[in-house]
Amino acid sequence: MTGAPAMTDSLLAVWHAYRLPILVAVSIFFVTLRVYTQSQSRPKTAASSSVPVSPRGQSPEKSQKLDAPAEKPIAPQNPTTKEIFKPAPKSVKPASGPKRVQGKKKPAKTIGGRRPSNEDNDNGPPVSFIQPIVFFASLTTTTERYANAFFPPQLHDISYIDFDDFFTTVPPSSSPDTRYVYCILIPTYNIDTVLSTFLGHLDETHNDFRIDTAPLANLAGYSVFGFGDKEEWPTEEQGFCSQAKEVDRWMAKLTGRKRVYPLGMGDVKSDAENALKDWTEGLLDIFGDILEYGGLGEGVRGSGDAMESDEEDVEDEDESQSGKKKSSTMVDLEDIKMNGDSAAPLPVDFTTVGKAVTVTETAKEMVPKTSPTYTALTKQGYSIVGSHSGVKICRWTKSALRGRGSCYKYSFYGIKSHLCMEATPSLSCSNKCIFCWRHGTNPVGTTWRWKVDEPELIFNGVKEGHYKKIKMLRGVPGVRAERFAEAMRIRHCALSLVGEPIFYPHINRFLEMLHNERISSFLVCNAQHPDQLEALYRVTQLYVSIDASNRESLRKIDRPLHRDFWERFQRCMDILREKRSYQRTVFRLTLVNGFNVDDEVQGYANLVEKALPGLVEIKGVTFCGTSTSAGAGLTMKNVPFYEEVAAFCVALNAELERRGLHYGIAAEHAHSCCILIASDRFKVNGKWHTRIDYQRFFELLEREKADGTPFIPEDYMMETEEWAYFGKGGFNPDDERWFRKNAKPRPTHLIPAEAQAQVDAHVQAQDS
Ligand SMILES: Cc1cc2nc3c(=O)[nH]c(=O)nc-3n(C[C@H](O)[C@H](O)[C@H](O)COP(=O)(O)O)c2cc1C
Ligand code: SF4
Repeated sequence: MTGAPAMTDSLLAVWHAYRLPILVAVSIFFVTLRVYTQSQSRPKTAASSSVPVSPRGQSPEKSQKLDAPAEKPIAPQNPTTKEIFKPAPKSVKPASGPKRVQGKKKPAKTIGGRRPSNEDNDNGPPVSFIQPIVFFASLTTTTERYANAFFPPQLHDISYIDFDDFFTTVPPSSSPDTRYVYCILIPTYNIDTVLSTFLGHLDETHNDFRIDTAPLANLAGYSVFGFGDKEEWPTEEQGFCSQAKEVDRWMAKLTGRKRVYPLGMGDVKSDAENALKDWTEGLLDIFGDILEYGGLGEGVRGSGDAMESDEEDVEDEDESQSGKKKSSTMVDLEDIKMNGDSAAPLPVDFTTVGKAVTVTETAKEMVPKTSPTYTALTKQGYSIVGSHSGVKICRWTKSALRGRGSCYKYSFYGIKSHLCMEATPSLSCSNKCIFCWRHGTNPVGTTWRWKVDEPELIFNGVKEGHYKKIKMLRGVPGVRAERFAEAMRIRHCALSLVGEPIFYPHINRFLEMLHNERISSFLVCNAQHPDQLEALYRVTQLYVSIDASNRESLRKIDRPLHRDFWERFQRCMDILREKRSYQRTVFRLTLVNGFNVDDEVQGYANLVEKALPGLVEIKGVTFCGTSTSAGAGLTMKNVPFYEEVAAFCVALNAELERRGLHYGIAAEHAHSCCILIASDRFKVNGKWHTRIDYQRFFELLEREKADGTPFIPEDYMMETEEWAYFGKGGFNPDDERWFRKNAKPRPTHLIPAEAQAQVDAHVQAQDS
């Protein structure tokens, strides 16, 4: 290779090795230029900086350079440019004197039920400029090399700074509206080094009674990145990056929980560069948010304590919706473009069996902003999108972000909870299930009589709401940087939050939008809308809630609004049977002791025989303690023990076997009291294949769209992990099992011995 090609190759190599720092440098240059030109016309001039410089290696020229625009604050410029850099402030050391330290802990997590904004920030004036300060420590130069490659020249070496200048108090900022973000890069050493001294200082500062416990609360925030060696210290329990974790913990205390971005960790022998790159990019992205909101990640209201919410339902009529006039005109179903591009929203009655639908002329909003429903839902952590859709972060998403495990859908189908969005395009439902843990304000109705939002609005709105909430979790202790970065690309959508997704007239267009972005779809419906079920396009997995096995218990449990609820239910069974040839279909059973368990095995087996679902998920009800459930007489006694759920599955499975139906107990997730019975369609060479190959699903879907080649569920199944098999618990060994503090175990002596014996016998037979 000679001349030009060789040169191109080396240039390419340089580009690949250094593209991030180059990009950062170039953007700094352009933004600085832009600000400089703007500052010419701006009356305001930057005050001088007070950031004490690192004394390390300060030649006269160097210290001169440090006074020059190196570390530049970032400020919002216009709605599209989130950050700009303003000319660097001059360095002034804080006046020496007796140690007098002040700082305020951040107050309430939310203000008036909303996220704090710039105006709410009582740690000083609103943030207009962010100035990152980068610290590092390095004994054998690895961290230093990375720091130099990734960040602007002015870095602070922890070995050379006076800790009091930065870590006992925050250096005064250059102007009242400039705030610092500390970015700390450190290795870990299990021997005595400057890092031990540094950690000792943080500990002392926090525990010094003369100093506020959060003396660094005036920072806009901080984030830590650790370097470690996984070859020698393979896991965090064995010490991988343990000192970075400690620094992160102390900084959380000293700043009053102002972690702007999750702790990043990189293995110097493998992924350090990529991990640091992701962390840096994430950090830059988040600066814009700090400027916009002033507040930092402190968790999402309502996201932490909720039970797994994908089985929620709605209850009680929203007052504002009741008693509406129904002036209407009748139109043919064909005229309603379920998949067309109808320009105006059509308020229609989609729930009446038959071909006729109702169009109202003056439809109102289902959940107006001023309604009690809106207030109640947002209080519970929902983001309301448009006038009838919602999105919420489930507790498993948060758990997965912290490496503490995903929901049962990971064990059964390979869904990672931090990549999953839980949403619904219809907050309204036509049942009032007794175990629904909504608090009595959700809209219900047998007909869609509200204004219909366009699917584009809903799709963009739920994504935006989801990402916003994920971003707010960045400061939650234990959130892992790499999972946080992954979570910024939604891969799955569980259309099961609350309400009835197929109630939404444009559900098919909405599904298409999900699939076009390669977001898989799990859609749960309540077997009350056969017409819509029939018209539904392909989804990745289609669920029907089977809350009881006969008319009487279904009436008691679901309290359906349709008078012909049982007929509707039966019709849905027939439709499901037809769909099973090309669609993954699932029965979802929620067991409630005293309501739908005793003597119902035969009834459920009848339903399975009728609809032949590919999969049957069986779950114990979660006690929600709402007035509705109490009113229906539900107590903890109605919540089955896991062993009881397992015994029920064993019995149902035996009954299916007796009838010559080919099913087996495939998997379990004991943690959420959930078991999966699967059809032998999902068994290959004696191994269960209940997982989904999502990549394959989208390839097949795209091919089908292009040339009409059909496909079946077996075409995109994947092998189930052995740890998920029934009897193995179903907890991913790569995650850290986390038990809630103060969680009282239920007294095990109450577990029926018979149930336990049945399960043990089944597991033994399966293993042998
Ligand atoms: C004596 C010694 C102790 C170490 N202890 C740990 C440790 O406990 N955990 C860890 O993840 N890495 C440990 N490491 C690995 C270093 O953190 C890693 O090599 C790092 O890149 C060093 O960064 P530096 O070159 O910037 O000092 C240790 C390395 C040495 C030499
Ligand atoms: S499927 Fe998604 S939304 Fe449902 S519990 Fe699991 S992670 Fe949460």
